[in-house]
Amino acid sequence: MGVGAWQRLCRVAVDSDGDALRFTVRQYGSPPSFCHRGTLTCWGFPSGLRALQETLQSRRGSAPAGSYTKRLFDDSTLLRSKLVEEAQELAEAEEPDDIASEAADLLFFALVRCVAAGVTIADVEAHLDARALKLARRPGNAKASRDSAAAAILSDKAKRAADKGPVAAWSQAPSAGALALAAAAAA
Ligand SMILES: N=c1c2ncn([C@@H]3O[C@H](COP(=O)(O)OP(=O)(O)OP(=O)(O)O)[C@@H](O)[C@H]3O)c2ncn1[C@@H]1O[C@H](COP(=O)(O)O)[C@@H](O)[C@H]1O
Repeated sequence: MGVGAWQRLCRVAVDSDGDALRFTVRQYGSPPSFCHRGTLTCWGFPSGLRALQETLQSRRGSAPAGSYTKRLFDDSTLLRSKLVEEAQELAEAEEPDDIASEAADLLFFALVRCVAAGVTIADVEAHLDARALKLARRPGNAKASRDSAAAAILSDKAKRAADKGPVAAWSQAPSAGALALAAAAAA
C-alpha cells in the first residue's frame, strides 16, 4: 500500500458457490492508493470517471498554469453557471453522440463540484445504492420555477441565434421538445 494511504473495510461478501470473497473498501490518503506505485489498484491506472476524479483531486492540491479546473475551484459562480448550462445542453441534445458528449461535460462539472467539497464518487454511489434498496417511489416532479428558467434560457438562445442571422438561427433552433417546453411554461 502507498505510504500514508489506508483503507476502511465496508463489506465482505461471499460468492454464489462459497469459494471466493469480495472485499469492498473505501480508500483514503493523498493520494488514496492500494498499490505501492501510488495507484488505486495493482492493475494499472483507472480510466473514465475514476481517472478524472484522481486528476481533479490532484488539481485541487496543485494545478499547472492555465488549468481550467483550478479556475472552477476558485470561482464558485462560474462553476454554478457551467453546471446549469451543461444540464440545459444535455436536456436539449437529441443525437446519441451529442447526448454522450453533453453528458460528459455535465459529469465533468458535477465532479468538479464534488471534489471541491471533498465528496467522492463512492459517496455518490452510496446514495444511489441506498435508493436502489428503497421500495417507495418519489413523485420526481420538476419545480415550476425550473420549467420557466429553462424556457427563458431557450428563448434567449433562440433570440441570440436570430440576431446572428438565418444560418445560425437554423443551426441553433431549439428542438420541437424544447419549443413545447417553452410554450407550456409560458402558458
Ligand atoms: N474533462 C474535462 C473537460 N470537459 C470540459 N472541459 C472544459 O470545459 C469548458 C466547457 O466550456 P464550454 O462548454 O463553454 O466550451 P465549449 O464547448 O468550447 O463552448 P460551447 O460551444 O459549448 O459554447 C471548456 O473549456 C472545456 O475545455 C474540460 N476540462 C477539463 N477536463 C478534464 O480535466 C482535466 C484537468 O483539466 P485542467 O485542470 O484544465 O488541466 C483534463 O485533463 C481533462 O481530463
